[in-house]
Amino acid sequence: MSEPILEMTDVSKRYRTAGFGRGRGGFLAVDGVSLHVGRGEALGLVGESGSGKSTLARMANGLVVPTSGTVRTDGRDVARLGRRGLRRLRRNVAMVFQDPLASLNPRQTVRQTLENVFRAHGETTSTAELVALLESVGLGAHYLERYPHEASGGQLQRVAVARALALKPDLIIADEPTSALDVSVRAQILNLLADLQRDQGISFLHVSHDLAVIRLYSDRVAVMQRGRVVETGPSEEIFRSPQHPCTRALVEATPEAELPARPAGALRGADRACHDRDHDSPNDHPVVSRPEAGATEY
Ligand SMILES: Nc1ncnc2c1ncn2[C@@H]1O[C@H](COP(=O)(O)OP(=O)(O)OP(=O)(O)O)[C@@H](O)[C@H]1O
Repeated sequence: MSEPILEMTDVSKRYRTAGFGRGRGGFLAVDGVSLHVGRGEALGLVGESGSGKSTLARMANGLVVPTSGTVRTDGRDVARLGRRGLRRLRRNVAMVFQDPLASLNPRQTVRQTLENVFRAHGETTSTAELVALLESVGLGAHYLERYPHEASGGQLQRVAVARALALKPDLIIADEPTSALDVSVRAQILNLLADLQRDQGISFLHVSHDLAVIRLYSDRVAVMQRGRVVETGPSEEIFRSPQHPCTRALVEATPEAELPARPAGALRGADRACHDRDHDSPNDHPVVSRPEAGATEY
């Protein structure tokens, strides 16, 4: 198996901010997490609100600096990157955020938004290239001259995906990319991301609190609870036989239509298993890790 596009080893993040439930040492938002994303793979990161998903995702592309541990993208240690290395990291690892309206400059047309991405990396682009970029996310050429307020949420998220694709990244980190959108357009955006993975071989780290979404659009799943990854494995297997109480609680919370049959009452009492508590308290259930069939464990 080739080197993973993203490899995180024993990564922790302690925020120094004081506040409710936060000791003098700050708050341990991510606690010794190791995971990897293989080339062309979609890894789903799922967990309750506050479990540390976004912090982990932001450490993956250098937006948040880990307190300890190692993050490697494309085989390179992010902590050791100089300015040029960081620029290359930004090219190779793109992000799509939750709220497209908040992530796009309201004073810039779509053309300006996309041109700025190329300019920031010392490149020029043509209208034909921009049109091709928009077409790759299912938008017509006329969107180039539109401002964010002239487009719907779904169209804006397509623009945000086009912006992420502009520099041909190897990995896209999508942090709750559909949770700010109408239910009717969520599947369209998720299908777009799945098409990009299939057709362009782009790897994905897909962050969501919704296991139904993760199940449909990820090859593998990592479940987070209180800053730790408590279970990993292939999506279908995680769904079919969740082992950790937190995973069971998430499966239980997923709409019935999405669930395979399972023994009645088997999951009773698991509903609170995932709820956020003080991250510094020890987890009382062993981590569940299933090796992928025929794959090397990193
Ligand atoms: N910049 C920060 N300073 C201090 N604490 C932070 C900061 N960012 C996040 N946190 C805290 O770290 C914990 C994990 O936050 P994070 O956003 O990573 O979780 P999450 O699983 O993505 O949650 P959500 O789904 O609600 O976004 C939370 O308790 C949050 O309040």
